[in-house]
Amino acid sequence: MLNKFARAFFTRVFKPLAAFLLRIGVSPDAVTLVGTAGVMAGALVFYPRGEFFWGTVTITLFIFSDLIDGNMARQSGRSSKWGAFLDSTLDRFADAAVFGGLAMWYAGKGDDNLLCAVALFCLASGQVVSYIKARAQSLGLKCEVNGLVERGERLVVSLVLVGFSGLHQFGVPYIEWLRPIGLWIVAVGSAITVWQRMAAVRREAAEADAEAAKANGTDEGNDAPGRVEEKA
Ligand SMILES: CCCCCCCC/C=C\CCCCCCCC(=O)OC[C@H](COP(=O)(O)O[C@@H]1[C@H](O)[C@H](OP(=O)(O)O)[C@@H](O)[C@H](O)[C@H]1O)OC(=O)CCCCCCC/C=C\CCCCCCCC
Ligand SMILES: Nc1ccn([C@@H]2O[C@H](COP(=O)(O)O)[C@@H](O)[C@H]2O)c(=O)n1
Ligand SMILES: [Mg+2]
Ligand SMILES: [Mg+2]
Repeated sequence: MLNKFARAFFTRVFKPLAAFLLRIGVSPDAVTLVGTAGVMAGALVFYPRGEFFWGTVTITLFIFSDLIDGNMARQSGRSSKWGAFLDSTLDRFADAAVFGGLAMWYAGKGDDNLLCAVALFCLASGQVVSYIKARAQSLGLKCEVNGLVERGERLVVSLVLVGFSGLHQFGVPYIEWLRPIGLWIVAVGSAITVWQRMAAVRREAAEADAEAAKANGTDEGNDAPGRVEEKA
């Protein structure tokens, strides 16, 4: 949903910065790489030590590079398959670092096995949400349902709630409760999204198999000779 509604806004906001970076000779790939490194450093240096405010500030400074790189590629007419692949692949590293950093806190000084497991579930389910779409598309399906919690939602919910929970370090009382609330929201939302995307792909796969069977004049479905399948 955020991807649909916020993207146009951020495209306008970041257009001048993207144009400036292109003018001084920075490439979209460099922005993708530096942005990911910054997000990972922010998450893995600060979160395991319980510095949630400064960790989130650092991550937030770098995370917008993910909207700037594509903006630069489109403005310069240099959108490429490699760029799309690099962008999506590095997104997975950045997401893993955010939830991995939180899991490391709970496995260490935060000392909470349940929340460590919830953070690991957020990490894994977020990767699965993205994998479902990528795998469906590699099979020629569309995975037309994006679901409840896409990457934008995962990041906004976790960064806002984890970031504000960090104000506890500066004496704000009770606010540390926002962090587990954020993790539980992302965990439940991601589980629902996995289910929504799998159901959509199941439906699309059944339709595609039925069409292939019809085209081959057989109703053997999955075993129809004309079935296009890619071995994983
Ligand atoms: C005291 C400060 C208070 C500040 C409060 C701020 C509140 C801000 C509230 C809202 C900000 C809204 C920002 C919304 C931006 C969302 C834009 C968006 O949706 O971008 C989507 C984009 C998706 O990336 P890609 O298309 O490049 O990637 C694809 C995606 O990953 C797919 O994944 P899937 O959806 O399938 O899981 C993959 O399938 C595909 O492979 C891949 O290509 O996401 C981004 O570009 C990431 C940018 C997200 C921006 C996060 C903004 C963080 C906002 C707030 C942080 C607030 C911090 C508060 C600090 C508080 C400290 C006290
Ligand atoms: N290094 C890059 C990064 C991105 N692209 C292109 O932008 C698309 C992603 O746009 P975002 O606004 O989500 O960043 C991606 O699919 C590529 O077409 C690129 O070429 N090089
Ligand atoms: Mg990007
Ligand atoms: Mg991206």
